[in-house]
Amino acid sequence: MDRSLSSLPPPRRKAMLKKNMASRRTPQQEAGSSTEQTYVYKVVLLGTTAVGKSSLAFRYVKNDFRESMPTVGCSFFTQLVCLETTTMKLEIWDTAGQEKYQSVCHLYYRGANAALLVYDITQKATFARAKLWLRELEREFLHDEIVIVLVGNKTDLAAQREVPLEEAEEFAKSKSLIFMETSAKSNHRVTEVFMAVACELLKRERQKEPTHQPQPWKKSCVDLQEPSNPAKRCCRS
Ligand SMILES: Nc1nc2c(ncn2[C@@H]2O[C@H](COP(=O)(O)OP(=O)(O)OP(=O)(O)O)[C@@H](O)[C@H]2O)c(=O)[nH]1
Repeated sequence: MDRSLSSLPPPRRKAMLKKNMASRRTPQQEAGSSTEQTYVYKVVLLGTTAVGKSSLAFRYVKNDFRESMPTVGCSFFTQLVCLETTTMKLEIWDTAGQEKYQSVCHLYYRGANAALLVYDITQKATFARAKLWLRELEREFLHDEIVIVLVGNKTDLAAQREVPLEEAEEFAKSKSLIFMETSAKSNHRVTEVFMAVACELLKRERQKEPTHQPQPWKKSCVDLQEPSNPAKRCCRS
């Protein structure tokens, strides 16, 4: 979002933002030449350095885990997800968590449709930082303009846990956030996080349609309790 919009009163700001926030439609859609719908969404990963943002993105897109170097500026991934007749292209922006990049971070989440606020369950300070990220997003976006997921990563290190599951759950509930714990290393619920984002984005998209009819959502959305099997659920780009 243009930072200058922050000073506008909410109704005005909302109108200005509508243009920015609407998911982009593909040429097929613009021309109305296809019954299939394709949407492009910007999904940004935010969080302190070393919480595992790059590892989550890498696990989701490449289904792999590597020891990674700190991100410089921002990395970029894309992933196609198919839900019913809709194809969604997720543009995943993996921001650098190091303090020295914080002053430019707002440039990366500008125009985002979804944000993953990632913390490390073994580092309490990273949870506190995720809460600060939320405050920043609350200042930049109106409530229904962005899907926000609180992600507690590194569940494979549960023995060193510093952030209780219940505390994070409570916080997420109080702020109406989607909440999940993951492990990029052991591939625990990584796909589910991104699928939850995709389902929520599509649900909101459908609600925006003027002729919206209730959809059988349960058929298209994944059961988030099931173990990961990305290949069964979505198209890989
Ligand atoms: N045990 C464990 N280690 C992880 C997990 N995810 C990431 N790591 C490790 O944590 C370290 C940091 O991971 P990154 O993915 O680079 O973290 P980041 O948040 O992208 O860091 P910045 O780029 O500096 O913002 C690396 O050594 C990873 O291997 C996980 O789920 N479990």
